[in-house]
Amino acid sequence: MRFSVISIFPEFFDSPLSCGLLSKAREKGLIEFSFINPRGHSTDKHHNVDDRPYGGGPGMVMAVDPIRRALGTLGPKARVLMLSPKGRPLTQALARELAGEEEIALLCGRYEGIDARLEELCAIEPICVGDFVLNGGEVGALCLIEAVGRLIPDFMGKYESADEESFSSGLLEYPHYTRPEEYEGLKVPEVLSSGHHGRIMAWRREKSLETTLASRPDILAQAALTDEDIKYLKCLERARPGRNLFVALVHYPVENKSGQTITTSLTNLDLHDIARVSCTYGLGGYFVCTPVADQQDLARTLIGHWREGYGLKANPDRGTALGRVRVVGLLDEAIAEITDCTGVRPKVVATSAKAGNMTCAQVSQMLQKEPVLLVLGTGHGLHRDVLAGADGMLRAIRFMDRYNHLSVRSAASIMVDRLLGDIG
Ligand SMILES: C[S@@+](CC[C@H](N)C(=O)[O-])C[C@H]1O[C@@H](n2cnc3c(N)ncnc32)[C@H](O)[C@@H]1O
Repeated sequence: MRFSVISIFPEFFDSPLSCGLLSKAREKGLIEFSFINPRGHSTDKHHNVDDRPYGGGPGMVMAVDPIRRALGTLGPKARVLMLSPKGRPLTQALARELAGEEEIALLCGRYEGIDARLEELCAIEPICVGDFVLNGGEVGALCLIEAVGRLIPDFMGKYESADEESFSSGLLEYPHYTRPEEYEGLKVPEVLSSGHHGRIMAWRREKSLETTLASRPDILAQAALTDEDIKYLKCLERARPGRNLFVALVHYPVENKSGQTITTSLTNLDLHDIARVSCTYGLGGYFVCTPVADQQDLARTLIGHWREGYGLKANPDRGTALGRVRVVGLLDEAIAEITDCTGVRPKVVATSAKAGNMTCAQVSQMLQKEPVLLVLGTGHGLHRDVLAGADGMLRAIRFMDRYNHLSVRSAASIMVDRLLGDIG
């Protein structure tokens, strides 16, 4: 494989490519490198490659022409990648894909980046090495060279393999140990000295699952898992931020179509479905808020049927879910109950189909450390006073579309799933 690096700092690569496995791969002829400096292709008498940005602002921009000329020197089969924060994320799967190429050209930007017209004129794929900004593409290019290079056959010694490493199977790798067998009172797990290949494999898989659950639950949710894996995961202790999440369904005060303050009637469907969501996602609780005595009685009768009456015999699971429902008069009572049981006043996050700017990621972050009460409205939505009194308002589901009129129980399910997913 050949890597052709287009950079105004080719010397950046001297040391990293002259040590370790990359240097050996070079010596063995597995990987070749060539460097093209756009300065050498600048027609400017000072070999300048940058200029001030149109529209003003700080920094300089790399000019299109020297880079286009530099790209013109590449072989016909070169796949041209440009290191850029806006690019496709560099993942193990992408590294595997690239390992099959004959020639990869890596275009390294500097300053504020490269004149945007380059991408209109040349076939270039932007690649990003992480959600942060570097001074230039060189460090990113080195990440890519190493991630791709080590997947080339014979790059690694016969005792090393990329197959079991982190991300290869969609999981993080298990922990490693070497001599001494005991250090500062810490012993190497006994199974690793057992010589029992099957037990070692099983232990490693379990540790891999544990590490991934603890450190990267996001990738665990996407990983291919066997029935055995799922059985093991079910037994593991895990942080349950869902316990910090409470839901309130408000029947008063809400607004009608004309913006008047009204009270709505509760529905059996909302009662059941949101209770089932609360139970499935392990929420702290579900409050139904109605100050109307008849409505409170009705809610308690419905709940009683499933908790104690005939419903309990017919479907005990439903009783478990409905056991989560607390009937209160006003939202403030729900807030007071949560404060009492958690010792902390919950952050109140209102919801609306029309407005809201708080992201699910922000609320998920809050759930890691404090209780949050997600407030859902009925009728034509929560009363303006409830919205004004909230600590924040969650961004509407499908906020970019014209039609987003969901039932409140559908909205509750979608929001809770976005906040907690399968692992939270
Ligand atoms: C200072 S950065 C320019 C950042 C650019 N103004 C922006 O905000 O997106 C200069 C160059 O570093 C490289 N670079 C910076 N961060 C990167 C990242 N996360 N992934 C890949 N390349 C990156 C790109 O080649 C970029 O053109």
